Amino acid sequence: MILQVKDIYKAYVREPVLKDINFEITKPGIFALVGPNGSGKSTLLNIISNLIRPDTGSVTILGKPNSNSEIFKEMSFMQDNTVLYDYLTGYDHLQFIAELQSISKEQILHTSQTIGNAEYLHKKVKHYSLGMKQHLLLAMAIINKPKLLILDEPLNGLDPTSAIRVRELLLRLVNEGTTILLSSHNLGEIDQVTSNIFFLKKGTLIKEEISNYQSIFYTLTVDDVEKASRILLDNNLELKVIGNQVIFQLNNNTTLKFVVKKLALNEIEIHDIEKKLMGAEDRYREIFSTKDDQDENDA
Ligand SMILES: Nc1ncnc2c1ncn2[C@@H]1O[C@H](COP(=O)(O)OP(=O)(O)OP(=O)(O)O)[C@@H](O)[C@H]1O
Repeated sequence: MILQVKDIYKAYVREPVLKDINFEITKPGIFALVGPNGSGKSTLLNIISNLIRPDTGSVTILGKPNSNSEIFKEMSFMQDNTVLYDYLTGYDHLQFIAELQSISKEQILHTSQTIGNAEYLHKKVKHYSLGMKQHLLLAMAIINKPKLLILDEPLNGLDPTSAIRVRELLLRLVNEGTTILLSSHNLGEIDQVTSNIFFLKKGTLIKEEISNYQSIFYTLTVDDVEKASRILLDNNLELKVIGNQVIFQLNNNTTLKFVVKKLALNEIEIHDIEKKLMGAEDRYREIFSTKDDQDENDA
C-alpha cells in the first residue's frame, strides 16, 4: 500500500470542506486531484502530508501513519512558494534539506541539473520569477528521491517550455518507481500524464479511471435530432443533445454498426460521426455542470 486515506473529515469554523474522504493508492503511477477553487484540494494534500490535522480520519503512507516523521525520508510534499526565503539562494534551500536528510552534495548538483535550475542556483530567491521558484520547489521535493511525491499545482506559473520539461520529469520519476499525487487546474496537462483522477466535489471524492470503453463517446450530426434521440433512448443509450448533434456512449449490448443501421432504417440522414476519447475536461464538465456548481466556480 502506497497511500491510504481513511474517513477524513475536516471543517473550518464548522463549515465542512472535506466529508468522508476515502481512497487508496496501491500501484505506482500518477494520480491527479481536480476540483474548482476552494473545493479543498490543498486542504486534503496538507492533511495527507500531516501539515493540517483532520477532525477525524487517518492517513497511512508506505505502511506508516503520516504522523511518523520517518516517512519524510520516503515522501515529499511540494508546497506553494510562500515556504521559500527571499534572502536565501536556491542552493541554500537545497543544502538545508540535504543536511536534514543526510543527502550528499553531489545529489544537490544532480537534482539541480535534472530540474534545470543550476544556472541560477546561487541567486537569491528574491530575484526569482514565479517559474524559477516553481523549479526550486520541485528540486526541493525530489532531492530525496521520494517513493511518494505530492505536488500542489506544480505547473503554476510555468511557461510552456518549462511545463513540458516538468511533465517529462514527472513521467521519468514514475518510470523510476515514484508515485505522484498532484493537484492541478490544467486539465489538458493532466490528460498528458494520467487517466487516474480524483474529482473533489462538495467535500466528497469521485474516483475515475478515464480509459475504459465508457470513456469513448460518439457525436452524430443528423437531419432529425429529435427522432434520432428517441431511437437511441429506446435502445437504452444515454445521450445528450446539442443543436443538431446527438452525443452518446455505447453500452455492452450495442455496437456503432447497430446504431447506424437503426437510424438508417428509420430514414435518418447521418451527416457526420465523430469518435472522441473522453478527457479530464469532458468529465470535469459533466461532474461540475449543475447550476450550484457554476455558482461555486464563479464565487
Ligand atoms: N486556515 C483556514 N481557515 C479557514 N478556512 C480555510 C482555511 N484554509 C482553507 N480554508 C477554506 O477551505 C476551503 C478549501 O480551501 P483549499 O485551499 O483547500 O481549496 P483548493 O481546492 O486548494 O482551492 P484553490 O484551487 O483555489 O487553490 C476554502 O473555502 C477556503 O476558504
